[in-house]
Amino acid sequence: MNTRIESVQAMPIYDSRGVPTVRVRLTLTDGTAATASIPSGASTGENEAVELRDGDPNAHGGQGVLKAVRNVNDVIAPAVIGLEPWRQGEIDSLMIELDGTANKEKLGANAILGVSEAVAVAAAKSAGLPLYAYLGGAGQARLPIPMINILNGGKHADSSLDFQEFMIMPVGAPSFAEAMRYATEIFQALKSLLKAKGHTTAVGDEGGFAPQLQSNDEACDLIVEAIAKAGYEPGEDIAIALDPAASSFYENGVYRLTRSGQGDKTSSEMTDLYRRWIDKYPIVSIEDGLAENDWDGFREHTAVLGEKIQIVGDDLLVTNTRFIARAIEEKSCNAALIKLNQIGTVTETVEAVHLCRKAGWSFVVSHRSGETEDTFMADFAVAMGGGQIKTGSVCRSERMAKYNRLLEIESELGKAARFGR
Ligand SMILES: C=C(OP(=O)(O)O)C(=O)O
Ligand SMILES: [Mg+2]
Repeated sequence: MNTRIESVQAMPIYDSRGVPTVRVRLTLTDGTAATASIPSGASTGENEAVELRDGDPNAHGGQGVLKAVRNVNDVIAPAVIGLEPWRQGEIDSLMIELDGTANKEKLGANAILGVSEAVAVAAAKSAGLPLYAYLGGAGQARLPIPMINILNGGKHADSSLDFQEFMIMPVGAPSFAEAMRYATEIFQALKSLLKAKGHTTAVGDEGGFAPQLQSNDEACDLIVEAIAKAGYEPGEDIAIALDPAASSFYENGVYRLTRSGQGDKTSSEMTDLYRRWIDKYPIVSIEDGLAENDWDGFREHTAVLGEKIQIVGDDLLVTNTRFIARAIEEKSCNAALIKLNQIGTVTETVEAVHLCRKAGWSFVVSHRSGETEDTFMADFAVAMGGGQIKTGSVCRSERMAKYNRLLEIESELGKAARFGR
């Protein structure tokens, strides 16, 4: 128990879009070494903790992270060196105090989370525990059903799709390994369908295909066709989950479905479109179906759809207990997307998960569109035990790193492995 943090050092690395991001390396006095690499979003919520960049933080791409790296090396490291690594809550509180702002804009959520995760990884290693066991304690471990992204649009691809993510969920699979088999077979079936129909099989930022289709509806039609082509039953074996990321096409109070040519819609008309889709397609979850500031719209949206499907808040909630509490009170959603870098410490992310549980909400642990090979979030998802993860497609290694880590955890747990919601 006398092990202490010995060194903390950050460096710039590159994410899956070739944009600089932060990696932190931390060592303990017992010789343990750990690293954490921080991802980066493109369709970011305006209330997210600040990802500190050297240039304009709103200009995505090409902006350095040297300020965040310096903040780790010059400000955070001297404050945490000498502390015991298992004191996660105290270390996270200390960094929040050092920053002193409501949204971590001084030191940067990328700097703070890098240290927060590296501390947890080191503490787990030093204790001789797998990360998921260290983070989750006794009895919670549960392998998640993956939401696997197979068609990309919005800010993640210049396809014809207004909606950012069309995902499949192997809800009928008996294990995580089987879920991956179902999903990869459907991904290959979709690829051959797209080819046969003369579409490109190029992929977007999260590895889903990015074709030029006639409409957003055609995307759902193609997915249902691919599920059947691979030999699965739509709705039974495989369901559909959507992340329209509607903040990205909301302008002056109107939802503009310009790419697909489906015109302008009010929030009620968007909810009505989803209602018709739910009747037509096996959709079980919609994330950010409306925009982040459309709180009134979300109340109606959840009143109309929330009995039938999971309504997930991402940009609306930004993994922040303040917004989650408001949404619980106003019945704006019935689930939260959980992204560690939206809030910026491991402790605050766990608090967001606890609040969801207390309200009887479900939650989905999520990657970002700009990712690294880091697999922290896979262990985190198992530890939190919510039974759902969203980490992209099955053809890009920064996404596969998470899926492959989950396969490893399932095999390590053997008969003790629990799977799904
Ligand atoms: C993963 C997402 O995208 P990004 O990381 O670009 O916010 C999302 O919107 O859920
Ligand atoms: Mg989202």
